[in-house]
Amino acid sequence: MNDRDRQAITVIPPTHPLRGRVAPPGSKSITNRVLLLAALAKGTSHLTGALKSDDTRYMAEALRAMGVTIAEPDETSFIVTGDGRLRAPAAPLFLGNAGTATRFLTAAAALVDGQVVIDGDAHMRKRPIGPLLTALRSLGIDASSETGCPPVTIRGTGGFAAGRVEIDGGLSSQYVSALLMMAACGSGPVDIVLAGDDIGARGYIELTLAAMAAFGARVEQSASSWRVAPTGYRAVDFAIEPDASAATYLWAAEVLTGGAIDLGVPATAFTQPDARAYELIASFPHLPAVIDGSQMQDAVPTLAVLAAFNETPVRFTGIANLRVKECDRVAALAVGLSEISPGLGREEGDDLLVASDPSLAGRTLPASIDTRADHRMAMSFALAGLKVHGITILESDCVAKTYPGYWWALGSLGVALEGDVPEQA
Ligand SMILES: O=C(O)C1=C[C@@H](OP(=O)(O)O)[C@@H](O)[C@H](O)C1
Ligand SMILES: C=C(OP(=O)(O)O)C(=O)O
Repeated sequence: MNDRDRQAITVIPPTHPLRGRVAPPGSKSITNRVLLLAALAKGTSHLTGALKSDDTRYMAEALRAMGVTIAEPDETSFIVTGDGRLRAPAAPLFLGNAGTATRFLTAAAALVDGQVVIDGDAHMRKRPIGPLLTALRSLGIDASSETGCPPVTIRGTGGFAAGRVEIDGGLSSQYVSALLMMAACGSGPVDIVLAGDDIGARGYIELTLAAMAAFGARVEQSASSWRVAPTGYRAVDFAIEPDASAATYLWAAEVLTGGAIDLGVPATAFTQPDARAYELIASFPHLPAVIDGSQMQDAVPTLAVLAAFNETPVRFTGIANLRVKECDRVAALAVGLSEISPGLGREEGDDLLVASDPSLAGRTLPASIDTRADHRMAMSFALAGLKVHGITILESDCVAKTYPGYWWALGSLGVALEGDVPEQA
């Protein structure tokens, strides 16, 4: 069996609208921010509502390897005890394909007195980190990588001088978030200044600033720079909101089947960028002709699969950096959609054009979706399986990156799944 054909799940279109209650897991973005901030604080922080998935496990394991005590009293909590310092780990930190953990820890490693090597899986080894390393070097930190991607080596001296750092966040806003979070642990104020293209999703910077403020940081913000005071962090108790990107699959499943799924939280309660997708999803089958995905990037795969069943075609713009996520999502979406029906998805430059064909619903169109081990490909193409017979998701276990319970969530709503469906824990 070809590796990508493993763990195949075929989704059987339900004959009824999906109804029921499914709570999405905790936010990946917030969990990995507050795990790091709690680890950098002196004292014990209780984090509740957390996501437990591959990405957050890699973060927690890496922090443990740097001397932080992290207890896990239940399925959604972490108790983090730090002494305000991170120590050099005995071995390289392996972070899978967790972009947040990799970028945030690369900057935080500059606070360590000693060497930290940060590595990831084959996918992560293709995801650029050069701009962050250049920014760290400008602060006098020895940070290098042979390829501009992980593995990276940081040789810290336990701190860094105050100063001004320019960062190009065009490829990833995570570089800016990473610098912001480590900057509060310097010996003086740090000015972080945006260089080059604007950041894709500004909302992730807001998320970072909100988490930092909760842990006692002080940041002055202007249009394209931030001044971070050297406050360090204080331990706090923090309740993590549910994951907005995970919520998009449930919102889409609801409108695709004309059902009613109670997420236990209103769309307006989310502070994460992908919650902006709610209004668009609610407008189905009248999605607009052009969707700028730049401020809700992780929701684009959900919206693109939804667009296939829209009444009119949809062009997705502002999504160039989807090419450097877990896979090249612009290409993967175009190929996957066209696997269902030739020409359904097409690339034009960095835009994605979805042809849209409501008459696809109810037809049998056997398609094996190559997820490229990308959780968002698996979760979004499963939505096509709610409407079309014959949709098979390959490497379906990749959902463990951010939503390990995804297949059970669909099952609990009455969706029949065939193939390598994991047993519920
Ligand atoms: O800061 C964050 O938590 C994230 C930022 C976004 O990535 P980029 O900043 O790389 O676009 C997003 O795609 C990712 O899933 C989470
Ligand atoms: C891009 C994503 O993740 P990350 O960058 O955190 O690996 C994602 O979850 O869609």
